[in-house]
Amino acid sequence: MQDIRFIREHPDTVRKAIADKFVTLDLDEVLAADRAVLELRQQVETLQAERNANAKLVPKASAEDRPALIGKGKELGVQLAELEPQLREQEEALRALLLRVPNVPHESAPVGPSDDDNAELRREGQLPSFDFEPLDHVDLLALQGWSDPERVARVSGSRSYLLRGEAARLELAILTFALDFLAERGMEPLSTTALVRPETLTATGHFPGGEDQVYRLEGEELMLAGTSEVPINSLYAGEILGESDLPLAFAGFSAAFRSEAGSAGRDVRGLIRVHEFRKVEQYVICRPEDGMAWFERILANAEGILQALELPYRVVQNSTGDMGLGKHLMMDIETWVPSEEKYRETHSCSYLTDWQARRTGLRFKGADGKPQFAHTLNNTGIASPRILVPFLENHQQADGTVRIPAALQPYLGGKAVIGQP
Ligand SMILES: Nc1ncnc2c1ncn2[C@@H]1O[C@H](COS(=O)(=O)NC(=O)[C@@H](N)CO)[C@@H](O)[C@H]1O
Repeated sequence: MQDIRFIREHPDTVRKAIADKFVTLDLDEVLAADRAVLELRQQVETLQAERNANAKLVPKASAEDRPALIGKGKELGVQLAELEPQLREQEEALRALLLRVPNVPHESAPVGPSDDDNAELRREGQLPSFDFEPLDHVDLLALQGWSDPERVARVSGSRSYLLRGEAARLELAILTFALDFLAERGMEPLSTTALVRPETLTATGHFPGGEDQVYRLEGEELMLAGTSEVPINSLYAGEILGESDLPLAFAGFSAAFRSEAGSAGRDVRGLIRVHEFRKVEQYVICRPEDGMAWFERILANAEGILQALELPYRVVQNSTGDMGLGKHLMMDIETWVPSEEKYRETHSCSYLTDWQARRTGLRFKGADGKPQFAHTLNNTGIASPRILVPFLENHQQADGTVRIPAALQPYLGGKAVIGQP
């Protein structure tokens, strides 16, 4: 959410952000709602001052003057009783509009409506060259008896998954490795819930707009978050932290749930796009001046994990139309999937300046002692089972076994290979 004072002082900058992010929002409507609130608030405050001043006169007034003063106080009270609800209504209308005002994109973001306009920044790692006919991850899992798609579909329907045997251990090994990798780099491990209250999804910016992506529990106000960014972002909601409490940097592990509404027909085969997955999430609350350095750091962390897993990838910068409402700067990491001969998104790194913090009420006391909004960032550490797609396909061997990179071997009992030849 933007600061209303910023919108008043820089309407053209905000108008450009609305246009560049292809957001449907009339900034004039926001500015009109703001003026309506200011006028009403002025009236209410004047009446309140009058009523307070009048109330002070009553005890000192003569017997003959008192009735008139008491009558005036009642009259002022009637006017306030009418205006105060109107003011609250106007303030709610303004807040609903402000929640839809986009963050200003970084000047380096490619301007365009979709991910087709994302810019490739660099590629890392050697693409595999197989001297045998490689399998895709679905066939590899089936070959090794590591999956059971028919049975799990009977239990959970489409976009479900189940890993058996060494593949189940591989998933936990990769998740634990990622958590350790981040903990060794100063991120506090968290094992978090996915059950959240609706306001936490408004706080991150998933709502309004992303309601159809979220599973709700019938008869409960609780919902299932699609990323531990949601519970972690609201952990400190409403608090005023000390400057020395920052940065708060977390490696949050949780299940993640997504309806994938609107993705019908996309990635229906295999592990790329499922309704429930597990993710280790990097989440940072920092001082404004530290934001860009943290963006580089959490991006480098994710690259370090992929390099340790010996997976080839590329880094792209998201376009203004692809980055979404709250992002100031966003880069995706896409990892090579041999069976598709394409890079597929496995990580998404975002810097939201104070846009999320303002919605969440994340503040800290700066050197001047005045509360100010913190800045927030997030990036994927690792998300499974999606990462298993490039992992299994890139590391498959001619005999159908899968090579385990050295960094991961300690997490799999020292094995350098899994699967039966
Ligand atoms: N339906 C899904 N199935 C499997 N993996 C998914 C699914 N949706 C997202 N992911 C994985 O989760 C990663 C992060 O998802 S994201 O929406 O792009 N970004 C976030 O959730 C941010 N909080 C950063 O992690 C994706 O890059 C992908 O690797």
